[in-house]
Amino acid sequence: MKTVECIELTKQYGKTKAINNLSFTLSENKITGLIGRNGAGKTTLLKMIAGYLRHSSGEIQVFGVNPFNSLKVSANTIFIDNGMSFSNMLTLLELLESAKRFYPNWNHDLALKLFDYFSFSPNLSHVNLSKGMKSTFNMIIGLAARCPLTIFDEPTSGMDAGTRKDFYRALLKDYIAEPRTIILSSHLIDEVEDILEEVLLIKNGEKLLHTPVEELKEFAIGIRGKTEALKEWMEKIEPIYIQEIGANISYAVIKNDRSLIELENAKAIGLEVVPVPTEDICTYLTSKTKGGIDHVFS
Ligand SMILES: Nc1ncnc2c1ncn2[C@@H]1O[C@H](COP(=O)(O)OP(=O)(O)OP(=O)(O)O)[C@@H](O)[C@H]1O
Repeated sequence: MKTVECIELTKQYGKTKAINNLSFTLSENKITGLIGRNGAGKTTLLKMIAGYLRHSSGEIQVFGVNPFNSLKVSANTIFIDNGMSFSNMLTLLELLESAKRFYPNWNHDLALKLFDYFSFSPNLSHVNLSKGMKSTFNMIIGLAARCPLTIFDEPTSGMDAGTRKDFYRALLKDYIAEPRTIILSSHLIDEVEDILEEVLLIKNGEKLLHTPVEELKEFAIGIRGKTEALKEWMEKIEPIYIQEIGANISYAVIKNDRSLIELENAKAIGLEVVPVPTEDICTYLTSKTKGGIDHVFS
């Protein structure tokens, strides 16, 4: 069953198209990574899915209805970001207690265990937490709520490396125990790729790719070698990224759709065919130019 369906979805702020003609479907009970650079439109898209923002044109359906101001969507969705604020009149423990009333699937045992594991002081209030601790507390709310649609917008911002790892592990374990539709936005795919089932990669509000993670890993290959030989071999191939990396040595990233014979020809003229890490594939695909930051200095 589809949880989210967008057809030619567009969101404009004045003249800026934050989301531009985006079409995709998210099926039930999957973990999807929404990946894009700063300003790609991740938060705007997630807020439309959660029903906080009205779209400008196209169509969006969540649980089969337009999410904007929908009771059905708000009752089944939790949106976690680092802008969440809570009452200062309540302690952290009281906030967990009060969450029980809001979320019908709330797992209080899980909330208390995570609260204890991350060594929160029960009597503190949310406003007194550090940035990373706020993100960690918000994450506990997001997991324990066990909403059918759980949205995390940049959930690990401010968390240290160990806490980030713990968060992703907790997310995966709880998802296995209680499958639901989870959308996780991030700039970085490397730390989330192991838990994602599929990736929606966006740039300037447009869809670049929506694919299972396993296919993204195989999406591109790197070709390295003498600049002249590389240029000649690539004559008819459009690179995703190309850069001179040393004296007369260049490196290109291309779509992984070349025949075995073509790759053998490359090797025969001294070029090396190398795998490209998933993180780099996303970086190159979302880069402003095919030569990256070096372009500015050339
Ligand atoms: N309220 C607003 N008014 C005008 N423009 C906005 C508004 N909110 C976002 N934008 C613009 O929409 C585009 C997408 O912004 P958005 O916050 O959705 O991106 P993002 O991918 O979440 O970015 P980041 O990773 O930096 O948080 C940007 O160009 C941004 O400047």
